[in-house]
Amino acid sequence: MEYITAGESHGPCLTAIVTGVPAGLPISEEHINSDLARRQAGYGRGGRMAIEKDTVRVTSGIRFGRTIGSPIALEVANRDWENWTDRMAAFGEAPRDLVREVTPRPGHADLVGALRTNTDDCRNILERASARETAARVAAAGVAREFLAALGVEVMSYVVSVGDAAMPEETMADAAEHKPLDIELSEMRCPDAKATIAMKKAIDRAKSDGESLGGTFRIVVCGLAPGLGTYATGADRLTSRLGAALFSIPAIKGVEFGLGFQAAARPGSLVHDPIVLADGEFRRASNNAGGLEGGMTTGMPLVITAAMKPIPTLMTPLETVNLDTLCVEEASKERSDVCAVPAAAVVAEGEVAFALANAYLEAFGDTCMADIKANIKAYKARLRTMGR
Ligand SMILES: Cc1cc2nc3c(=O)[nH]c(=O)nc-3n(C[C@H](O)[C@H](O)[C@H](O)COP(=O)(O)O)c2cc1C
Ligand SMILES: C=C(O[C@@H]1CC(C(=O)O)=C[C@@H](OP(=O)(O)O)[C@H]1O)C(=O)O
Repeated sequence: MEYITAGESHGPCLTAIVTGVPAGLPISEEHINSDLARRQAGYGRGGRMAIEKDTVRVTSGIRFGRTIGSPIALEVANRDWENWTDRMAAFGEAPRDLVREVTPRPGHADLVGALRTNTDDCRNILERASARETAARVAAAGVAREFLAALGVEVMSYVVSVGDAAMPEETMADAAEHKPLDIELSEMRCPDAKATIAMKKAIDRAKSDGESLGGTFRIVVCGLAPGLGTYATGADRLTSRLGAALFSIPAIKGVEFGLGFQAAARPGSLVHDPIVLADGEFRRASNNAGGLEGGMTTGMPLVITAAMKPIPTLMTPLETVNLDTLCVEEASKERSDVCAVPAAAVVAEGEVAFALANAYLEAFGDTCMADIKANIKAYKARLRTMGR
């Protein structure tokens, strides 16, 4: 299953095309719209979110609520487009009074993108580098999420820290215990009430200081079959594929599986998860590995923590160099989020869902849901015989 997106932040719409989707998969428009709404929410978002109300329009690949095995095309409209029709027109002359973006923001794609593509207007870069594109990804990932849900796999996320405000340390077992609803009810998408207050305060402080914040979030996936992915080729290890999926999200700068960096400071006996046999199933006494061993799922919950850097656009800007005058100036300041960690977590759920959906498709077939489900049933039955 693959997706591609197109669309600029202030163009008419974002488009996603998903290919390789098996036939017979139920898709709910409400589920996709609910993910789109979750991505828009979260304390710290900027003025743009008051303009947009993302919903999906499906123009191919789904009939009467089920996939038919053809490419699925999805669209999310940009409501802000009506304010940009002159500045973002596909054809015709640029307006005489067009203001070019010539003061690139450190930390955004502006400068390097302008150098790479030989433009003197960073808008050509920032329109696509903008994380507005992640709305299309979340719509596309809705298909992968429905696929996993049909197989009893649930993907969720929550915010662990914002700036230096953090939830108390958790074990990987605790991490899998959070309830999605509790998380969605919190404006920070954090299950810890005290930490939520501290995070919101940190965001308020950053906003009044003209600053921005990043943070960390955790993805938890339950219901996975063991043995997804492979140990055989480096690029196909599920660990590599999940890492690449998460690093594809703008502003993600770190990814940890299970204990992650903490494992490096512990002796082996305090890291590796003892193997136990319970009710004819191979299980683990703990889950420090976060559900991955040898590039494959262990069958325990997948637990991944990712770090997001602070938002690059600052209302008290850093220095930059004006591309016209080559003089030192303040970087552009435009409408912006102060913190988008809760939103990034929802995008990450989608990226993880895609990587996992592909691991299922390659292990169990990719043409229709009935065959895939039958193959999984046979696989699970075989695993049970190995545990007897
Ligand atoms: C959901 C989300 C929202 C974001 N919102 C903003 C924003 O409002 N302003 C901004 O400057 N950067 C924002 N970013 C971060 C930039 O998109 C990102 O830093 C930029 O594309 C450069 O990519 P890099 O950080 O991977 O180098 C956001 C990122 C995400 C994931
Ligand atoms: C539009 C979204 O995020 C945008 C990501 C973004 C950036 O530079 O990455 C800049 C802001 O856009 P604008 O310049 O229009 O205010 C954010 O609002 C979104 O997430 O839907």
